[in-house]
Amino acid sequence: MPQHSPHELPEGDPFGADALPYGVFTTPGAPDHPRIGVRYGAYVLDAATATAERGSAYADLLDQPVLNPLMAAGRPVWQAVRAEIRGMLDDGTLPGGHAHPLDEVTLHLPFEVADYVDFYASEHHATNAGRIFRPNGQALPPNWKHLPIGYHGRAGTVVVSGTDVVRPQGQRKAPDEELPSFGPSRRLDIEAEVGFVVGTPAPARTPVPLDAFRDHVFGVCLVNDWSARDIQSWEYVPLGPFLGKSFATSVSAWITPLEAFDAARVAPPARDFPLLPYLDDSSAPEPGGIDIRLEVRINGEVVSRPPFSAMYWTAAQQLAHMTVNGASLRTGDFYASGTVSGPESDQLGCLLEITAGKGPFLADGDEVVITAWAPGRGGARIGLGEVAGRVLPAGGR
Ligand SMILES: O=C(O)/C=C/C(=O)CC(=O)CC(=O)O
Ligand SMILES: [Ca+2]
Ligand SMILES: [Mg+2]
Repeated sequence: MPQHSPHELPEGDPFGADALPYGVFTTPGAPDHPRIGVRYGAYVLDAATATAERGSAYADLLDQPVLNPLMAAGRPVWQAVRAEIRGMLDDGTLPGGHAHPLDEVTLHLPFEVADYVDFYASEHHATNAGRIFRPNGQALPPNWKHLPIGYHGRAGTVVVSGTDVVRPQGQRKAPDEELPSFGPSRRLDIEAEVGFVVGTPAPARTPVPLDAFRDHVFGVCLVNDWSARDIQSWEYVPLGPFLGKSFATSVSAWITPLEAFDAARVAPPARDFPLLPYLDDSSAPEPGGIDIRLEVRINGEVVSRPPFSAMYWTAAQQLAHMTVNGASLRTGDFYASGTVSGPESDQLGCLLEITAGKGPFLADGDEVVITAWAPGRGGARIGLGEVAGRVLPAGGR
């Protein structure tokens, strides 16, 4: 049981009134009634019942098993709902009985995933991975600094934090083996990433310009893009990642509104080439980077602290690129940044890089937990929660 009441936030708690991430939860008393909650300290505020009791116009949007209807309602509604919830916390008018201790609820996948795209936006990661996968080639491909490279992932296997991940099976062929064999992956890895969840859709042939990013992106989450390196390295030429990554992608249970990161905006790294106009953010009114500090733990031990501020490509550029060909955007579209790695040896976002391609990779039973926070106003922290998962042995159910 948390020690404090919902109104007394402990000093320095990263889930204060400037964070207020959304999730979907159930209580043991009502397991068939998933609904939207907002994290505050070590509590989940029942946004559905609290707003209903106040006769709020948004109560129906919040009494939903997924965030998608709220996400589709658009930015003015996102702002109004956030203001209403902050108001309840600020003036102490949160109706009683609507806060549940976090450890007494079950958290669910918070949104229905439409399409899922994974980018490759860290220059450090792309360089390191390039050297390991393609030792005889160029570390960075020639297009890398001209467009944010990505691939379409598998939306149906996105799972919420806490879901066990069964070791995938597939074709593997090490460079020194003549023929492929079938079996459990021997090089199962993690990728620490930051994800962006689309709220407002866009029709076909209406590319989303850089300055419309805030109108479309509802919020931010943590991602672990589990990767079977042996399956991946054999299958990926020439069409890119496929079964080596599609077995599971874990996301945090909390989606933090984009606006919570206003105090964490930072300039992205200097660009080495002038960018085509649809990607050129050199005169953008606000810096496109976000200072999110990740921490990766395996079995409780910190193995890395990757800095999201070091990413070459921004989330706004990724969205602009994803729609520039005329592709439409749907509520629930979800895109991940790509592995977050920084320049230092303790800032690498996957075991492939941490172990220079040699391993060890994940063992059965290993538990991976990725957490993160960003600077908020006045020295406060904005918590992103965690994305956690345990590796189970390959095989049947
Ligand atoms: O360099 C490669 O061939 C592959 C790299 C990755 O596996 C990374 C990927 O999924 C994109 C990313 O997370 O940055
Ligand atoms: Ca990835
Ligand atoms: Mg994945």
